[in-house]
Amino acid sequence: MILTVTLNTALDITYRVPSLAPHASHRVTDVAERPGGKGLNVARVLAALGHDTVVTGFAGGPCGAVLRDLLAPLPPVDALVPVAGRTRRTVAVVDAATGDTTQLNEPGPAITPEEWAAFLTTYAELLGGADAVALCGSLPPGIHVGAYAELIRRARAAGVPVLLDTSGEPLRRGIAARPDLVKPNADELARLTGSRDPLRAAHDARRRGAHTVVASLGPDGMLAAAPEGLWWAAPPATVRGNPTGAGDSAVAGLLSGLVEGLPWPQRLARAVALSAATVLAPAAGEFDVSTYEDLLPRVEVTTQATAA
Ligand SMILES: O=P(O)(O)OC[C@@]1(O)O[C@H](CO)[C@@H](O)[C@@H]1O
Repeated sequence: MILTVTLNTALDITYRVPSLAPHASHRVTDVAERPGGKGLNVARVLAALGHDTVVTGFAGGPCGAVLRDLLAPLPPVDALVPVAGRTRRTVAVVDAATGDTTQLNEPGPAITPEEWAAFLTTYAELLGGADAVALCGSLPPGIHVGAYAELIRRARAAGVPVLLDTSGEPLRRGIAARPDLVKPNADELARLTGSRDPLRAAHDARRRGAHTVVASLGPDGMLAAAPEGLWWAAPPATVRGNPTGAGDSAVAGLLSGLVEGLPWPQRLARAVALSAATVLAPAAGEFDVSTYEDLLPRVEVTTQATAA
């Protein structure tokens, strides 16, 4: 079983408007609602790849109830911890004229020390049956900034490989707790290390404690810096669409590859193909299996000469 943790789950709302303009009023032509937050997207993609998945984190209030209702018929098993606060909404506005997406993320509910303690109990129980765990997304108010570092230490103590996908200070502290894998995007990596050169920044992130770093570089694909070597994987062509959730699909590709023991070039190719297929799908965290299968053999993976 693969466990994903989303401390700040969200009811993801996608609006489509003919053309988005500041200061204007807009008629929304399509509305989609999905159970979201990064770890939930990761779990849905993992399930589509045939892996047993369990999702945990927090859910509460009216949006939390809708989220759990939407999650109920889907394969990921719901092990979310109830909270008194209200699960947030995130809104992605897709401009039909340009295809661009504007994202608005609410902060999320305040979590109490008692709710955090209840979560830690659930997490310890779930780790007992997990082959790998992914820690995904922002922290809700009330959760201490070193929370991911704490969860990484617990996963390592339980012998469960752990992947971290977050940003800012939680990423910086999390890396120092020595996760097996981190998957920052170019901006997150630059903020962490001060370097916009992905290769240099990935080496720096490894020196800070990450065993392996996979940087997602948008249209330039992905770079993996691992103890075994360095690889670069590029999509067959630039894909245009809704990038929301593309990074989560990449995480699912990397985690499934880890659990299946795939060699790094295949893991990266899977992550890049899933990510591109997600950009091409209209809603976050969704992909068309035949688009993915078509892209996969066309991802180009090159080995870089220098070992990481
Ligand atoms: O605020 P966070 O936790 O960083 O990101 C939340 C979020 O924007 O990320 C996903 C796409 O990756 C969406 O499903 C979700 O709403």
